Amino acid sequence: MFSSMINKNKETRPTPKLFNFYQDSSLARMINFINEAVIVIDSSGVIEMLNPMVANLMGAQRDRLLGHNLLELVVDAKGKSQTLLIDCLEKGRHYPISSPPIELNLKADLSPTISVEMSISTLPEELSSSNTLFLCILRDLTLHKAEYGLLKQKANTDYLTGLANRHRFADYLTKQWNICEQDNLPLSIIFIDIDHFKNFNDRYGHIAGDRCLKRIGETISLSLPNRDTLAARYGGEEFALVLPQCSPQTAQLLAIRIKRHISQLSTRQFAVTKESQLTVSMGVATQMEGRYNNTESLLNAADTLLYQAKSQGRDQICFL
Ligand SMILES: Nc1nc2c(ncn2[C@@H]2O[C@H](COP(=O)(O)OP(=O)(O)OP(=O)(O)O)[C@@H](O)[C@H]2O)c(=O)[nH]1
Repeated sequence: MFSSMINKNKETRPTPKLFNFYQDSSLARMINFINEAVIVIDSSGVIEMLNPMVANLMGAQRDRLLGHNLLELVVDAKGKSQTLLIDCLEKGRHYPISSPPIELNLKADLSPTISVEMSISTLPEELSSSNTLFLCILRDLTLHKAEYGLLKQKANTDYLTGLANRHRFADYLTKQWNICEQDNLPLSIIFIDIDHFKNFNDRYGHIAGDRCLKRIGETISLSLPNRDTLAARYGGEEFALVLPQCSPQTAQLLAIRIKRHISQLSTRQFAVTKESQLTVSMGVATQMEGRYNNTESLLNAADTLLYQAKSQGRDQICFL
């Protein structure tokens, strides 16, 4: 009878489970409840623990990430991010750290690359194992970056024509001015203003006027010689071009070409009679051999030439 009881006890008694720091410690249990993506790494970057939020974020299974080195998941061909992370962990070997957020691109297996912001803090000794451990909190920046890109694009673009707006024009001109000054290269500006556009609006209405501005913007865009040239809507019915490394002769030839294309567009799409044909006036100025002191005087010169073209009867190009 006793022997059967002993046997019975033997059968039902569970085998004692060994304490596993990486699964059973209060730290391991706690990170599973934190509503942030949390990774625990050792001082060489090996992932010792991670919570389900990380697996979700990375689009990879938790078990496949455990034991991986975080550095191998970092995507940066130049290696800057990896160096930053290594430096941070190296410091953490000597004294407790709490890093400001580091921006990283991470990729696990076949999942897409994600953009994250990660802060790293040394875990206190009582929460660590025999090694120094670091708690990394990851925040997804993918959506934030996409939204930022979209907002930046909107902030630089003219809504009606899709060309650069005046703000982008000014930034780009300053940048190219500095580059051309440094290398002693010419830089040209073309101003284009539609003649008697008020009459067009009065005659055909503002919606037709908008359509016309759009078509002219497209025509200017399609006439650009290279990717360095920037076309912008400068004002209501005024457009402006920045032409880096462009001599006065090349700028004049381009102005003639754009004028011809706009005239062909007008005949095809807008002109009902010869009198209603849309024309443009243009001013072309070039910075070379230190002719102008700054971007403002270059713009003033192009503007003065444009108004010279207007006052001389419109439908023409003026240049120095
Ligand atoms: N449809 C439309 N019209 C615009 C827009 N922006 C400015 N305009 C019009 O452009 C016209 C500009 O008139 P003005 O400055 O007198 O110039 P203009 O009639 O072109 O005459 P000149 O420039 O002297 O040849 C005005 O009628 C504005 O309403 C726009 O976004 N859409």
